[in-house]
Amino acid sequence: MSAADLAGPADLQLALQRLLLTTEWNAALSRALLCTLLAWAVWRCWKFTVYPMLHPDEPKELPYLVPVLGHGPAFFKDSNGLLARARQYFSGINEPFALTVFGRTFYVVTHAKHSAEVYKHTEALSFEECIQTLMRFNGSDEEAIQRIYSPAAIDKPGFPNPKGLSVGVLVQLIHVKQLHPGDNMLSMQTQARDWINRKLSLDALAKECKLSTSPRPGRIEVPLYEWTSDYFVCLGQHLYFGDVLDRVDPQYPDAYVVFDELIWKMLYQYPKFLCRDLTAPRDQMIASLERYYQLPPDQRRDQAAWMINAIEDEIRAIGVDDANLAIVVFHLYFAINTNARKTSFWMLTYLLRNPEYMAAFRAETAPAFRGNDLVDVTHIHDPAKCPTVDAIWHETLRVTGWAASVRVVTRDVVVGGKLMRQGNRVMVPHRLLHFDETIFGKDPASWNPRRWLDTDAGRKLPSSPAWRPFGGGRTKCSGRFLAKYAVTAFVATLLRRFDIEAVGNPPMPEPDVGRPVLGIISVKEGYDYQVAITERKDKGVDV
Ligand code: HEM
Repeated sequence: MSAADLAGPADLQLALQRLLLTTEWNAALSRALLCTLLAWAVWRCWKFTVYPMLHPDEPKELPYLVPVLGHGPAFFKDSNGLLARARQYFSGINEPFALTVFGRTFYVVTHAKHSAEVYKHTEALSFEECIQTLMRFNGSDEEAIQRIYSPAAIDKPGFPNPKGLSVGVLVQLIHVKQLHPGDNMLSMQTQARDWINRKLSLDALAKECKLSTSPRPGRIEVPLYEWTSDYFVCLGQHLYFGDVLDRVDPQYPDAYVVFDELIWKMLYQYPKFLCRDLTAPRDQMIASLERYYQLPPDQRRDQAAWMINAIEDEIRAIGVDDANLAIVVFHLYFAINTNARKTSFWMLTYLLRNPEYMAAFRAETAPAFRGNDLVDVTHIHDPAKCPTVDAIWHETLRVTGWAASVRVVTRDVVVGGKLMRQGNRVMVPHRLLHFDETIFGKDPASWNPRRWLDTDAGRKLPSSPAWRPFGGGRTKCSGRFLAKYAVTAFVATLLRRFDIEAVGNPPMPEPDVGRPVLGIISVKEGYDYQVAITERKDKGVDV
């Protein structure tokens, strides 16, 4: 008998055993798969068929396949794309719907009428809860948050508080007193005007702007997005802190721009170890603000805006320390700075591609100047005197406003006829409202200021509930007047003094649609472009 003959039955036995084992495995695997499939089918049937039938009063949910993920991946990739698809899916029903993102439920409100209801329910739909979430993310301690958001005494000294509101809510009212039309706002406008007059010259650009190059005398080139970012952050910082914060930390505006481009990680609440690139500049800025508040008052307060001092007084009076005060004020820093820098970029980008509007902008704003200096702070702001500028402002915000108002549901509430459950979030995506053809007319994706000018309906659009670049209700952006003034005054002065053109033939910059923002969309990396700025040759219309 050969060795092969001897091995034969043993091999056969082994092979049989393996086959058996494999068959058992396969059977077990098939059973597991079948059970999973069955469980999945039951879950899906319950979630998207039975539950909605039992609870017709709740918003219908956009179906998804994987329970833990929900629409998470699609939301992260392009939230506005997902929302547009969802609206299309529910197009027949004209009511709020629900989306699940990594286990968290958002109720999405896409109709202007229902969005007005969201802004009215200030108690049940809380903005303050959202701010507190940001404060925690940025390092505020619980005790400080409790102090800031507990009702304060009616008869306390300082900012009047007849309704016994919390200091957190008083901060919103202090903003309004500083930033709504009135003496405080006028003094800020004048300060902004003087700063722009001083800082917008070829000399100042060559000396102070590290981004500028000068290929020949009388011509400066800058990357537009980086430049408007740097310029507006420095302006915002100057309006709030004078030159003092700059002396404490000369790198503050640079750190801010790095932080601001990554702000989506904060909005998505990234775990710390995944967002060191965001937390490093943030920690630097908060530490610098703390050092600012440790300076003796006589070395900083007379240069600061009224509001910055008033907020400091309120926060200190309730026993909050410098570190937590710095975090509160850090949030005010990004409120003033995150959007104006981007709006000026997009506005100039559209004007460069639409020379007829650039000419109209120059002509309408000319009476605000004496020589090359901006003197009149009211003219540019006035829609009756500058209707095209006004329409350009509205249209630029309409197409680039990419934010959503988000509120936490603090108790069950009905919006748009649907019950919204405590603990979930409500979202009003501004972009979907702004791209509603039935309100803003044909071809909503194109930049066309005439839609605000040509018809009666168009001229009424600024008061439409579908027009929401600044959110709405009690927390509607208090900086909207200053934002319009600063952006249009900057563009007007630039156009008054200089010719500006794109270098080469850059493509239309693409918006960075995948990343959420607090207002205006960012530019996709790699789409910034150079512009050349030269002394103006043709002063025909305005001398
Ligand atoms: C084009 C520029 C701007 C846009 C598009 C914009 C947009 C917004 C949006 C969408 C909100 C949230 C409102 C809500 O959800 O109800 C907001 C809030 C706010 N914005 Fe603006 N903003 C701009 C400029 C500014 C400026 C220049 C300042 C300050 C000078 C500012 C200060 C604030 C403040 C303080 C809040 C919070 C309101 C509160 O707590 O009551 N914003 N802004």
